[in-house]
Parts: sequence; C-alpha cells; structure tokens
Amino acid sequence: MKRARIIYNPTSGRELFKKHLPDVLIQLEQAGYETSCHATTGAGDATKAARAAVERQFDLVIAAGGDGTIHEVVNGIASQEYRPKLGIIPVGTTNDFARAIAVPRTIEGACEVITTGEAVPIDIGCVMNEGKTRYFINIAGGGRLTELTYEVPSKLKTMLGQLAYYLKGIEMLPSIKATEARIEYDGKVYEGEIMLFLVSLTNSVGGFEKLAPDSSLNDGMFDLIILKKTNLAEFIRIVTLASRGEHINDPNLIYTKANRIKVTAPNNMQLNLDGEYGGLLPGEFVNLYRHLEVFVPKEKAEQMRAGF
Ligand SMILES: CCCCCCCCCCCCCCCC(=O)OC[C@H](COP(=O)(O)O)OC(=O)CCCCCCCCCCCCCCC
Ligand SMILES: Nc1ncnc2c1ncn2[C@@H]1O[C@H](COP(=O)(O)OP(=O)(O)O)[C@@H](O)[C@H]1O
Ligand SMILES: [Mg+2]
Repeated sequence: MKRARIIYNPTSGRELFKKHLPDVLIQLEQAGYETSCHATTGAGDATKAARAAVERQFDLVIAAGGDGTIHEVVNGIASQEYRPKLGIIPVGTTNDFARAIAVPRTIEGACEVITTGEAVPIDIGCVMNEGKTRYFINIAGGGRLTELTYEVPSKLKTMLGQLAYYLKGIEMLPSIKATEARIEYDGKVYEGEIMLFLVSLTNSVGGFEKLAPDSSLNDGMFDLIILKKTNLAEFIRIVTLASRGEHINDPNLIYTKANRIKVTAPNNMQLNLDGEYGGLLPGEFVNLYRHLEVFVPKEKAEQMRAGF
C-alpha cells in the first residue's frame, strides 16, 4: 500500500472540504493508498506538516485548499532531497494552479486525477529575499494591486468567493500609484516606474486564465509581465483587456520569458507569492527546472509531453 498524507486548510474558500473527507478517504483507499490527514491550524502550519510528511517518507502529499495552502505545502517539500509526489484538491477561492494544470474544481474530480492521472515533473520558482529562500508554484508579483490578495480577510472570501478580491481591487484602484523599480532579466534591464510586475510559472493569475498565455509548466522559464506607469483609466482598460487575454500587445506592457530575474525597488516593494505575503524586495528569482512531480489528468500529461 502506498501512503498518502492529506494536508487541508479548513478555512480555505467556502470551507466545504471537511464534510467530503470520508468519501475522499474511500476513493484513495480503493486506489491503493493508505491515507492520513492533517488539518492546518494557522499560517505556516501546512509547511510544517509537509516537512513532516517528507521526513516520514510519504509517497504522496495532497494539498487540499487554495493557492496559499499549495504554496505552503510546496515550501515544506521543495528544499528537500526526497520529494513526495504532489496531488491537488482545489477547495480554495481562486485556485489558479488547479486551473493551470487542468485539475477540475470538484472534490471528486480532483481525486480522480490523483487516482487515475499521471505525475508529471513541473518547474517551480525559488526567490531569495530578506536573506531567506522561499518557493512558489504559480505566481510572484509586486506593485500595489498585488497586495490586495493578502489584504482580503478569509471570512469575506468564504462569503463572496472571488468577488471579494474584485471588490478589494476596485476599492484600491483610485489609490494605486506607480513605483520605481529596476528589473534585470537574462541580461536585459528595465528601469522605471511600474504599476506591477508578475513572474509567472503558469498562464493563470488571479483567475485571469490568459494572463500569461505563452507560459509552459515545464520549459524552465518564467513568464515576466511588467506593466509600466499608466493613469487610472488606462489601468482599468488594461485590466479589462487582461480578463479577456487581449492585453499582451499593449504598449504599456513588457511580456517576455526569463529563467533568472532580479528585482530591486528603492522603497521596499512587498512581494506576493501565490497570493500570500512573501516579504519585501529586493529579490532574485530562479526557475527550478522540473523540480516537483504533480498529478495532472492524462490528457494534460500528453499535451505537456507534446510540448504545448
Ligand atoms: C475586469 C474588471 C475590470 C474593472 C477594474 C477592476 C480592477 C480590479 C483588479 C482586479 C484584481 C483581481 C485580482 C484577483 C486576485 C486573485 O484572485 O488572487 C488570488 C490568488 C490566490 O488564489 P487563492 O484565492 O486560491 O488563494 O493570488 C494571486 O493570484 C496572486 C497574484 C495576484 C495579482 C492580482 C493583480 C493582477 C491581476 C489582474 C491585473 C492584471 C493587470 C494587467 C497585467 C497584464
Ligand atoms: N486553521 C487556519 N486558520 C486560519 N488561517 C489558516 C488556517 N490554516 C491555514 N490558514 C491560512 O489561510 C490562508 C489562505 O489559504 P488558501 O488555501 O490560499 O485559501 P483561499 O483560496 O481561500 O485564499 C493561508 O494564508 C494560510 O496560512
Ligand atoms: Mg489564498
């Protein structure tokens, strides 16, 4: 019997996972997994639980929650020699990473992917800032707007779901100002005022599933988006274009690929990692090529092998 460890965040999303737990355990048992669970107790707890699962040599770690829970689980595994396979049960608010790897956002469907899908190697990101090394699996970003995701209280997300983010985003809009930044990427440099920058591993950021349309899960490259200083009207126009994936050719945008990116900002810009607070810049981002194995649907695994 293979051994699986479910690490679930009872406060993620609409807080519905707990009552489905018995069915999930049966589904995994039937697929040959002896499964145990850990409910997270607060910030950082999922990282500790994932580290314990590595030490106890579990074959599979399942992150049941939103992108923040997956983020914390990845930070418990990524630095270790032995890295269990990763399964996702997306019961969070936005679930960007699940969208990017085509894991359905139903609990039963997500379990199906774990029991009948395929574990494929994917790139993850590593960032060195504040003298620490942190990992991220979907997105890293900076600029006032990106701070909204960790300013939205959990209760509001439970009640309103993703709308909570949009309300916060719209509330913040009038006060959003450009910030001076210097971004070096694979030998090139951008220096100037920006609204935000995003270092993405997948196409789906903040529920915008075409924000980084050319990204690949296993090419060893980040997609880098820099949005230069704009006025409010232009900013809203670009966000609206971004929601349809039509922002890429906008003259205010730099959209390129790089596997090493250095960001410095004179007035300590905050860093968003997978929707969570990731400390202050300056920071250096490095792409870790095919560093983790994650379960994806069979057809997604075929697509990735075919290289698109
Ligand atoms: C389309 C409406 C237009 C009207 C104007 C609206 C302005 C408000 C802006 C909307 C912001 C919503 C962000 C949702 C964040 C979220 O779900 O975030 C949730 C995820 C975490 O997911 P979980 O909820 O699963 O934990 O966090 C992240 O994705 C972190 C990065 C957030 C970056 C947000 C800001 C950039 C995204 C959109 C702007 C694009 C600008 C153009 C760039 C090319
Ligand atoms: N028991 C808990 N009580 C409160 N917060 C928690 C608990 N367990 C985890 N968290 C925190 O919940 C936050 C959101 O997790 P996430 O999975 O991203 O949910 P959502 O998709 O709703 O944002 C993370 O910052 C995590 O540290
Ligand atoms: Mg979150």
